[in-house]
Amino acid sequence: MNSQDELKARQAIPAKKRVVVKIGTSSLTYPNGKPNLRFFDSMARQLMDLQNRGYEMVLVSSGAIAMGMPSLGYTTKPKNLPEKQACAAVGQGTLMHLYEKFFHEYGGIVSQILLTKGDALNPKRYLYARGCLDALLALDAIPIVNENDAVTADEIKVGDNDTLSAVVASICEADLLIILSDVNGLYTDNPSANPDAQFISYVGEFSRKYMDMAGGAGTARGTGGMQTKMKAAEICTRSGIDMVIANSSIHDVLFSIMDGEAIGTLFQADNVHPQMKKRQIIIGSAIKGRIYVDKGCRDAIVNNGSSLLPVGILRAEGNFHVGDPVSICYGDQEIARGITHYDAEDVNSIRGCQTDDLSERLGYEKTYDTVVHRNYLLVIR
Ligand SMILES: Nc1ncnc2c1ncn2[C@@H]1O[C@H](COP(=O)(O)OP(=O)(O)O)[C@@H](O)[C@H]1O
Ligand SMILES: N[C@@H](CCC(=O)OP(=O)(O)O)C(=O)O
Repeated sequence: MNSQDELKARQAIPAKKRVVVKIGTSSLTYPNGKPNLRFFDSMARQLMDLQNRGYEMVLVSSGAIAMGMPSLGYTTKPKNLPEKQACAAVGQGTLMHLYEKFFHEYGGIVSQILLTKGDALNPKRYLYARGCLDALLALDAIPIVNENDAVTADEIKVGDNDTLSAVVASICEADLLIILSDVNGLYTDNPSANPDAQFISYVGEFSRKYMDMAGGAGTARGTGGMQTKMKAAEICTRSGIDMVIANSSIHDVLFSIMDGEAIGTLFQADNVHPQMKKRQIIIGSAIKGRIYVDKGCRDAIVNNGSSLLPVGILRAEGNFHVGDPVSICYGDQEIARGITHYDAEDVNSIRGCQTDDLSERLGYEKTYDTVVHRNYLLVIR
């Protein structure tokens, strides 16, 4: 370890709970484009064992385009979009088939989530993605996330899975993101081009200078190289999430990282108040309406960190819809902001209502017991 700060940060890793692991194409495939089955097996074994130990594991996996290429007769990545999409459409199935097979061996359940940029930017879709990830983790299924390459083009794509993994880590409020690649971590310069490049094991405070050290992809199979990994580091550290970049070829690399060993480059998260993670979503969007609550509800939210339940609601104002940011008010005071699970019209029809009566009052099967869940609620006063 290089410093006391690094030692402290590494020692804190075993106590983390929710961990996102990102695997790049360069690790999943051999240079000839065929799948590295030994690596698939090793990942399934490590992820399942960590889940058995009590960690909540999310996998962000690249590889759809590369997996689809051989079946469609490509030896190099096609340049035009529809052909790339066709490879992804074929390869995503192959990828999931392989994961299913290997995870099954270790008693795991896998699930597929395909996202696009819109899912991270649109509060409603963000909410649905978060809800699904939470549900899968609570049910001990491993979410395997990729970009929905088959139906997206550049303008609606995150574009690379390093950034996508940081977005996923932020959506599910992970404690740690591990990016596995074909390189040991961050060097002062691209080590495949500059033999004098120095390895950096710990970044205590992320800044632009690390962006400037990063170069592009090492192989034709990779996307973005170290540049996109630094973009991911920026998103993570600002969102209060630690990040490690490590070499996927190290034996039992995930176990070593989770045991706090000095493997790869560790980017220490900024000291972000937990509420700040929500603040980015909630404060960043324009408020679409107001929900007025009674004193009991106000006290539960402000003093006990409770969710907003229909029973404490007096009325809703404004024309807001599911997923919109709303202001929660007691009298003329704004006490909190949050993302609503119900439209304004529905909130008015269920105000004062007990949880058991919600479906009857709504006239349809209730989607949530809460109008604003505490995970999406930021207390202001
Ligand atoms: N400063 C740097 N430090 C480490 N690797 C770098 C740096 N700049 C560029 N790279 C390149 O980034 C590559 C890893 O990214 P990439 O090829 O996209 O792989 P993956 O498919 O795992 O995401 C390394 O193999 C290396 O060639
Ligand atoms: N979504 C694409 C991968 C994009 C990407 O960032 O690739 P990589 O640099 O290998 O992590 C796919 O599944 O082929």
